[in-house]
Amino acid sequence: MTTNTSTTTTTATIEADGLVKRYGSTPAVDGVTLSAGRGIIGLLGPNGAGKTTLLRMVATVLAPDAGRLRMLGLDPADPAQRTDIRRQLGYLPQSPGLYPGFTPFDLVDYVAVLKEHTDRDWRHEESRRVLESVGLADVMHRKIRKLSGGMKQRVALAAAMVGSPQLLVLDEPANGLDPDQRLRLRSLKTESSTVLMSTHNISEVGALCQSVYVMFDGRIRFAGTPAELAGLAAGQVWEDASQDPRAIRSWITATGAYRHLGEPPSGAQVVDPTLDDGYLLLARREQS
Ligand SMILES: Nc1ncnc2c1ncn2[C@@H]1O[C@H](COP(=O)(O)OP(=O)(O)OP(=O)(O)O)[C@@H](O)[C@H]1O
Repeated sequence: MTTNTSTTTTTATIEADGLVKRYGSTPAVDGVTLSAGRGIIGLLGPNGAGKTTLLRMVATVLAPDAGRLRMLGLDPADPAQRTDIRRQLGYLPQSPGLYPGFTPFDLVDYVAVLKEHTDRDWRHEESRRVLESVGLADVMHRKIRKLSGGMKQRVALAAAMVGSPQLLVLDEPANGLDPDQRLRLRSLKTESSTVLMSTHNISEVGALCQSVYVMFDGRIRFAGTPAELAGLAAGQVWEDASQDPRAIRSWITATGAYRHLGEPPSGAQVVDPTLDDGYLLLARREQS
């Protein structure tokens, strides 16, 4: 299945063709083909769909078992080109391991050193900039072990962003963030031309992303804009005061009405679909 996001450049930042990664005999990523250009790209999918495995390959942490992968026009299978990719890439892993005895400032500065930024003054200024941008100005010289979970997540995010890499790969960046910080994440300014981020928060995709991929069972099953994902459920969402057994999915909303997905019965009050509706309909189709 060939999928292309609606992106704005002709040169793709990430190109994958028939990408496969197996753990034992089980494929975690099972023939992913995609071409992603500039912008913020969301990656959705249920637990175990293969999102983290795909992101780890794009971040050059994991080598594919089969298929072709290129980032920024470079081949990660070639050691010299892989180093070049890493110089231009920032990665926030799903469970970032942070040195607890470091301060956020020390850690971000250390990551900048690893990325070969040799000018100490520039590095320090840049470390302060990214830490301030994630709201950690006040605690940047406190030991990481003394920070809350959400603060640690933001330290890892700042480390990924240091040096404004061209390609930013974020695995559930809003994980553990409070509502205020989630909102802050939405307005975070990044110089990176391509951001690929996995999330379970569909509204984040609507707020942040220009394009979205949805994975099920190691495969990309949808590629398009958030509006196109919502549009999958056009004409297939209705609301009623009581639960309709003809719906393929239904749930009670905050107003007390039931929202239904499926073929609406005649006379049903059809409503505009949301991103959640589009995703849930897709998930339902994949399950059946
Ligand atoms: N190191 C590993 N060893 C064996 N199996 C693994 C390993 N990592 C992942 N898997 C398996 O690969 C599949 C895909 O996992 P992955 O973590 O990529 O999914 P995910 O979409 O990121 O899930 P989640 O939303 O729960 O983070 C799952 O079946 C998982 O159990």
